Amino acid sequence: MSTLQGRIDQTIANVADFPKPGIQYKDITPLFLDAELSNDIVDAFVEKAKGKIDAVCGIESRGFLYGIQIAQKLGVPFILVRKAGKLPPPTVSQSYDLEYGQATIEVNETYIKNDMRILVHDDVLATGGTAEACAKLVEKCGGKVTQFSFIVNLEFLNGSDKLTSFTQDIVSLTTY
Ligand SMILES: O=P(O)(O)OC[C@H]1O[C@H](OP(=O)(O)OP(=O)(O)O)[C@H](O)[C@@H]1O
Ligand SMILES: Nc1ncnc2[nH]cnc12
Repeated sequence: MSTLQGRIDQTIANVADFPKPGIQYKDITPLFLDAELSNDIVDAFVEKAKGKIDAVCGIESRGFLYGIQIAQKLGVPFILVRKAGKLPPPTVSQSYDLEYGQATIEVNETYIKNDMRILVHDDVLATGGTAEACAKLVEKCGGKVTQFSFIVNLEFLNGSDKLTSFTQDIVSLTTY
């Protein structure tokens, strides 16, 4: 029986030069074709976060997919962190650089309570700009990030360097 990491690695597809030349794009969408593997992935994240968090912030869009399942299994709120202009007020915003562009994310500022322990969850950690921006949003709202979790860490981009000042607890199920 192969490990969870082995099963994930066999399932994720690498797409060269998408969405721009030079990018090795990790397509995680085949994971969702496999219900048993997806359940095992959610369980692995839940095991890592159990007892450590009061809410999950999932980052649009791929951070929503397992993020809400993690929150529901742990019995804690799921908070949507969305691209600019999608959420009604009152929101707080944070801009950041991506591996292939620039973006702004927002969250409803009333959802994160003072000292709430937050799991920031997303599918891929690349340069770390997105997760860092989300952590800044959490802090602007008075919360604190106690864990980051990702399916994939593109380790060669050193994204975790941007996150360790928030917490050292950075979970990834596979790395490239
Ligand atoms: O570590 P970073 O360099 O910031 O990159 C990681 C982010 O890039 C991708 O999102 P994308 O903006 O492509 O949006 P999507 O999830 O809506 O496809 C991915 O889902 C992460 O959110
Ligand atoms: N190389 C990559 N593959 C998939 N998602 C990404 N998000 C940022 N960089 C990515």
